Amino acid sequence: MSNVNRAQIEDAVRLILEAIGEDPNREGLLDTPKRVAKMYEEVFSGLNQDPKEYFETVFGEDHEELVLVKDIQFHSMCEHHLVPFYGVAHVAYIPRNGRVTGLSKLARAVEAVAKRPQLQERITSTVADSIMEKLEPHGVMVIVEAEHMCMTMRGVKKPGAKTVTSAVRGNLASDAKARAEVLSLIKY
Ligand SMILES: Nc1nc2c(ncn2[C@@H]2O[C@H](COP(=O)(O)OP(=O)(O)OP(=O)(O)O)[C@@H](O)[C@H]2O)c(=O)[nH]1
Ligand SMILES: [Zn+2]
Repeated sequence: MSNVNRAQIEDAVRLILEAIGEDPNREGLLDTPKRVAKMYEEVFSGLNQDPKEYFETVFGEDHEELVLVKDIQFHSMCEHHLVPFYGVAHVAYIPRNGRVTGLSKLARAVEAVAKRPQLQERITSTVADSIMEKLEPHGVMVIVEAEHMCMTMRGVKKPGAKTVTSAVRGNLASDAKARAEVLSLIKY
């Protein structure tokens, strides 16, 4: 179930097309407001999702060592310009008390958080904090590496510039050796 008001987006897109001096009634643009509304519903669908809900189910597996899912591709929309930023997230945690989650749930949490108007820093810390809260692990580390279209196609125009953010919690924050293991497995 989506809370997106497609008709309102369609009206807004028609207004933007007019405002840039286009004719929203020319053939090629006739269905554009509808397409944009459908696209926004999809790319902002994470607004209805709580990343923590993916960590409700845990397996009682006695593994208190590192779990890392790396190279999770994501796309998001920068909240300042509403243009995409995209890249990969690496999510690592060290389970405690048998609270091991399904691997896909780590990627689902990244998806849910990315599909909103976002900042890269907030994606990074929200994923880390959701895992900390629900799985109560020894530690968590999330690294996000992304290219921002607002720095590529406009403004400062620096294609290829990558932004890297990290959020580190628990023993991965306090134990440099454990943190180095994660970084070496991600190959930083
Ligand atoms: N911290 C952070 N900044 C971001 C992110 N995405 C975009 N930005 C930045 O948000 C800033 C917005 O700056 P403003 O000065 O308000 O807007 P602007 O005039 O369009 O800025 P320029 O991009 O420098 O032309 C820019 O520096 C963007 O690079 C993000 O995920 N995190
Ligand atoms: Zn931006």
